[in-house]
Amino acid sequence: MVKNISVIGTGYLGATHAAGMAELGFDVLGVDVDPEKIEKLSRGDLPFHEPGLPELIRRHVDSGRLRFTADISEAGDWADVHFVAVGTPQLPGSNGADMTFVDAAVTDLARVISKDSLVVGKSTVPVGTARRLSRLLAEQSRQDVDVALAWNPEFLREGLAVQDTLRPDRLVVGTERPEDVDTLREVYAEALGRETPWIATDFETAELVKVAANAFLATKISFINAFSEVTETVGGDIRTLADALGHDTRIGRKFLNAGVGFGGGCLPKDIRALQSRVSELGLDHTMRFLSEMDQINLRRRERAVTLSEQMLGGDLEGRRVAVLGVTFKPLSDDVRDSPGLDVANRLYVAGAHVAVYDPEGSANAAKRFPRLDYCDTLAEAVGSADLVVLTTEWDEFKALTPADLEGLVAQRRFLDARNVLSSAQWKDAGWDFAQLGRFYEG
Ligand SMILES: NC(=O)c1ccc[n+]([C@@H]2O[C@H](COP(=O)([O-])OP(=O)(O)OC[C@H]3O[C@@H](n4cnc5c(N)ncnc54)[C@H](O)[C@@H]3O)[C@@H](O)[C@H]2O)c1
Ligand SMILES: O=c1ccn([C@@H]2O[C@H](COP(=O)(O)OP(=O)(O)O[C@H]3O[C@H](CO)[C@@H](O)[C@H](O)[C@H]3O)[C@@H](O)[C@H]2O)c(=O)[nH]1
Repeated sequence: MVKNISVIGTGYLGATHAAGMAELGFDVLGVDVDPEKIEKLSRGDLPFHEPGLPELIRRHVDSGRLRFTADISEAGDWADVHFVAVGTPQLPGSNGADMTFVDAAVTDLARVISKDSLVVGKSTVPVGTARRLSRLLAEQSRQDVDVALAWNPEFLREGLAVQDTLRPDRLVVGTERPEDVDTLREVYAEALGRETPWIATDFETAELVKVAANAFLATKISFINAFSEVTETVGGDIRTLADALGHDTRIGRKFLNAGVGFGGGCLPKDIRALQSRVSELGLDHTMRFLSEMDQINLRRRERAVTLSEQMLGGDLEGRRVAVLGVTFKPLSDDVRDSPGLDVANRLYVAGAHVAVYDPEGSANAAKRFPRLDYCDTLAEAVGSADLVVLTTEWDEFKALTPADLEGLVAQRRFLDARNVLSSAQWKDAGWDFAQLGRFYEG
């Protein structure tokens, strides 16, 4: 019977998963090598922004059902199931995923496990990893305990992580033994009771479902953004095009929002890692289209900068630009590979004075690009601006009207790089207004 669960790695994924498991009624131990994170989580504080998660963590820390430690050996003789949720970031100077954290976590577990248990990988990994780690676990763990590996990829979205954890669209588990499927059915019994689709398969399929899903989502976004390049040249309305496409139920409207493109700690690095992995397998050509998707995506950031420059008469030097939004998406403080932050930095490098406002992301952004001018309020950021650029569609930016900025900006110039405002409203109020995906008259 599964009673105690450990979660190795308590970042965006692991902290959410740990709290989710506690909510399902298990006793949970979160383990991380970062003592600062552990100290905060142990107090019931969240080291990052995720709606609904602080309440969940605090409740279960207070009840004693959820604990955190920096000492993985505490999990060894205690947990029945160990989830591995450590990072797999892009390797510097290569497209491949850095597997050192996953390898270290599984090696550490093998060293400390002293009771029969199941190790379950949740991190996003190159296909073939689970089979390799299963061997590693068998070789390095004690011979008198029964330890096996399973792979259970995670599909949660930041900003919606709690609901995605508690009510997933589907559950995928890759195993080598039928009894490990039963163990995972027990862990996810509540979701299964709600008839959540359950896919029990082999390691390779489980690993590939994850990267295929992200590759598909990235492709959908780049697909509409490729059409943005066309409508920017010949005219046409990219939003109407997306709506009309989306009515075809075979296509669907989701992930067809044209703008400055995708970023974050997942989509960009996952499509690169997939290309790298298939190359290793001698299938270089198979995923070559993903390189094109990556390029289309990165060109959107460049376009936001060149359009800003065009709007400012061809020169950014000394001009004051307000950038609204530096997180890679709303409802998160995550600035990993953020299009908005990248655009802000490029504007700065081109000579502009860049004032940034983001409801949650400034502290993380300032660690990466300390020389941007981070403001506490939107009014402060847009004060005396020659151009305002909206790069992340936070609700408060989506609700902006020309009247809100009247009297604050130096020049009425606005670039909506997420396509969320009404162009007619801003143009009627006398603004020089542009959107990515639309022809700009100048
Ligand atoms: N963030 C998401 O929304 C999301 C969703 C699905 C899947 N994933 C995947 O989950 C994995 C984790 O992503 P993340 O965004 O949570 O990363 P993260 O960087 O926020 O968290 C990773 C954590 O692992 C810890 N860690 C590293 N090595 C460790 C070790 N040996 N033992 C214990 N802890 C260790 C780090 O200190 C860090 O706190 C990645 O593979 C990612 O692709 C992430
Ligand atoms: O129509 C759209 C939809 C999204 N985006 C951008 O795409 C990026 C990724 O968005 P989203 O997928 O919502 O965020 P993540 O939290 O990174 O989630 C993705 O990556 C996770 C980690 O692998 C997976 O678990 C999720 O299923 C997958 O959606 C963000 O920069 C968005 O602004 C667009 O530009 N247009």
